Amino acid sequence: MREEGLQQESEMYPAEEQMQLLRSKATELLLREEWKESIQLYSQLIDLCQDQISKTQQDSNPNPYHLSKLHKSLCVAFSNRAEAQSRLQDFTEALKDCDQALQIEATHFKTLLCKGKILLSLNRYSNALDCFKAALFDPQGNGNLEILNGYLEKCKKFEFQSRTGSFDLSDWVLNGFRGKPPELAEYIGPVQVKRSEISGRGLFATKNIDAGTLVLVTKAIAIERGILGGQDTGENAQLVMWKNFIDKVTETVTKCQRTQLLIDMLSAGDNEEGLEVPDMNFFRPEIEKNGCSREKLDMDKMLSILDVNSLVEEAVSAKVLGKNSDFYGVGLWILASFINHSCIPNARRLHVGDYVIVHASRDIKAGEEITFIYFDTFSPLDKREEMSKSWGFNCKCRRCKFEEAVCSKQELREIEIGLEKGVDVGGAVYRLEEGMRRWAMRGKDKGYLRASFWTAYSEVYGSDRLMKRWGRRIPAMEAVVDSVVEVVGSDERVLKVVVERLKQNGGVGVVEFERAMKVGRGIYGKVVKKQAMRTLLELGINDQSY
Ligand SMILES: C[S@@+](CC[C@H](N)C(=O)[O-])C[C@H]1O[C@@H](n2cnc3c(N)ncnc32)[C@H](O)[C@@H]1O
Repeated sequence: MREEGLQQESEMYPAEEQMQLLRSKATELLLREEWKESIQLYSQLIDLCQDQISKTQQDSNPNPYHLSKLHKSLCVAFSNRAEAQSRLQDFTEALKDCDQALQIEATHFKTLLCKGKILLSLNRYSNALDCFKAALFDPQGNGNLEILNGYLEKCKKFEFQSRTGSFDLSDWVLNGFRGKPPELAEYIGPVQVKRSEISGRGLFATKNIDAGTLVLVTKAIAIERGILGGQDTGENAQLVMWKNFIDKVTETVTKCQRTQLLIDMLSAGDNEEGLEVPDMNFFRPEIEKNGCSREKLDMDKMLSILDVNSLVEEAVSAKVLGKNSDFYGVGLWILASFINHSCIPNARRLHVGDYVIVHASRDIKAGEEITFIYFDTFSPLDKREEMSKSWGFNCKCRRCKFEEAVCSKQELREIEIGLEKGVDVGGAVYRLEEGMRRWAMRGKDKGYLRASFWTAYSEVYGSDRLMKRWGRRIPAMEAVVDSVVEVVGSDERVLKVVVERLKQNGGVGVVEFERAMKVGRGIYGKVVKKQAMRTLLELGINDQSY
């Protein structure tokens, strides 16, 4: 109503006055953060300006001063409409308006700042950097140099991170995780989505990747956190969280077509073999997508996609940095959704704020599939089969196949049943080691079984009493740790045993310290320097959840 009134009011005035009126009203709305309303008025102002420009250009002797004033008004109107559109997260329209404004005035400070901020939030760092650098040339920017320099620094840091994969969270860790978790750049390492022998598509290394090296860093499309463990501990809290999460994903999909296209690529659980293998450029934010419009994602399909691909922050396969409460989150991270499960994984995930960082938990060879665990694999085959079933698949990794073959051994079953019944764990570990010797098992196979019975091993290595009794009859802790880490990668529970032993020895021993650092790198990746890694190792050992 108010806009209609204004239009009628403005039509009574000559064009010049109408423009002045629209300009001041639109600016007022912009300052009041009434984005939608200001967009309407700026649209009217843009039409009027364009109309006046074409009329003036048709004059036989156009006044250059008048024409330049009109162009200036048009540039500012496009720029302000872009600002309002970006506040409503309509980045596509906002970028179009920025480009219109910049065609009129290539170094228009406000527009370059607005465009740079949009590109930064779309993770197009080098394009954003170009905008901020160009803005330095506009004398209008002098009063805003501090803001501009802030963006320039942030952009340079993100551009470097996304190009090199070098992330350093040491300061945050050493500061006791105070303040908000750091913002991180999107990073895609030497990986590629390809057809997988495990199921459907998977993520593969295109180069050799050392343990601890980052594979990818990506922000959640949506994440929902709730405090579980308070009064409302049951299913109710989980259901509310799940519903809120679905609402958040739906809202993001409605606002951003690129996100919809990305989600649409994910597996809904069935017929994975028939799914398309996306080109890696599809995931690179800096490569503009031609907005090919697909049909709206239907809700049933989206629910299945979320069911298959959502990750829980607190899963045993993950590590959450900086967590200081009982927060428990569920989220969707696109590229990480292409990673299949294996009980002999070579990667792990680390959660920092809304980001997931996936890194190699042991050395990965070029061409190898990258896998992490969906559920706890430090347990015997039958437990893993149950967990795999609840995920809707049947794991057929090398370790599962091997254990399937040996689980027919009566002795192995007896050891497992004995442990469940609470027999002497030292005796059970001794029997298992003896059995593996008699069955002439190779190194890797030994590592598989040791991982499956890790709870028993760690109890023995962690107890003076048991070590006195069994220590000389079972292999040294270090040999068992190395064989387990070699096949299933690093894990907190292994680290805990290693660090505890290191502490018992007064923290001395270069080899022991290096072993602890190696296992730590496998868990946390190369995101911190040595001093901060020591802090993480300390935190890990004090973690009561293991
Ligand atoms: C997050 S998706 C992984 C990517 C998926 N393969 C694709 O093509 O998009 C999870 C789904 O992959 C399949 N999957 C993952 N790990 C598997 C495994 N070890 N064995 C069999 N299927 C697996 C299951 O269908 C599971 O529901």
